[in-house]
Amino acid sequence: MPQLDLPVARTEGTGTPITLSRIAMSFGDVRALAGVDLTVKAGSVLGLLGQNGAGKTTLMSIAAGLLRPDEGDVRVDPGTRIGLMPQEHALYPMLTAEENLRFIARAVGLPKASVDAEVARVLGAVNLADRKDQRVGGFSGGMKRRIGFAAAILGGPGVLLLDEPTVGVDPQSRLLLLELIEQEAARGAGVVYSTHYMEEVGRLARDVVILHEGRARFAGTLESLLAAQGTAHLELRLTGPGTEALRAALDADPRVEGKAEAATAADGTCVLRLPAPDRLAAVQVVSDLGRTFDVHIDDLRFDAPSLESAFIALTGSETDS
Ligand SMILES: Nc1ncnc2c1ncn2[C@@H]1O[C@H](COP(=O)(O)OP(=O)(O)OP(=O)(O)O)[C@@H](O)[C@H]1O
Repeated sequence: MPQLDLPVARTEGTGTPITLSRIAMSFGDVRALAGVDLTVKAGSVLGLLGQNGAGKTTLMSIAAGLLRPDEGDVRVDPGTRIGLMPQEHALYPMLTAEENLRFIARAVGLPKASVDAEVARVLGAVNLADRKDQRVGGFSGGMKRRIGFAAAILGGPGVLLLDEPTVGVDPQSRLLLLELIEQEAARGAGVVYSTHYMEEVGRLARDVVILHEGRARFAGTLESLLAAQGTAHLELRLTGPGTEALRAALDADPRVEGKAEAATAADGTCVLRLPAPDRLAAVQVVSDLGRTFDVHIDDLRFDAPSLESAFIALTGSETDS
């Protein structure tokens, strides 16, 4: 990969290249944001989640300087460049991939001398070097997303704002984009990643902000969000006369934290649910005690707190209106 002399590759200041405080924004009668804080940390990914209409794009647009908020402050470390990948393709369909990128490179102020090498670098990164002379209007949706991402990382911005970058892309392109986002964070960029795909946030993000109706319902680490949802459980479906004795033994066993709950499934089998903060330890206890009693384990599954369950707990199970 060519070494480039780029204007700003990472923030040199506080480690928080951009901070938004108490942001409020309305469009006519619609209150899109009602006092939201957002702190972007250098070298890590912040997952921005929310139902349709929660205010994510509005917040991204304010962070990118495209919209001026009605209230609140946006503080950007001096010298920090911001790369934005908007939800809608901001590309010229009649221009080739390379022409689009060259145009954007100049528009964002990359030094003339570095444009050729930088455009070649980002085209290679998104695996489209061999398509550089084709018009973007003829690209597939996934290729347009990859070019959009290439445009956002031109010049190695200190902050990277990605608004649903993997919508409509195939699994190969999705994996490539996720790897590239990890690389961007690893080189020091502060990344804001807006998406409806929880597993992507689970993979990438250290911090999470969940917006709901223009307010942050949660802001903190992904770890603390999951921890607040309670512990994982092990569910066992059991048959055999020793089921009740096994439950009593599990309750009495010091290795089990808390009580095992018993319920009867529709088919009459017993379902035992026991706290399992350590999965392996829980399986070990069940395996030890299961040998002692006349029971058969028909099925076994873990029920762990997930980002999706946390999201629904915080934003409700209703679809947006
Ligand atoms: N230019 C605009 N004019 C009028 N209303 C707007 C405008 N932009 C956003 N809104 C409204 O502001 C609210 C927040 O919209 P926003 O696009 O920020 O949500 P979002 O979380 O990005 O949604 P999605 O997940 O669907 O992209 C919505 O009610 C939306 O209709």
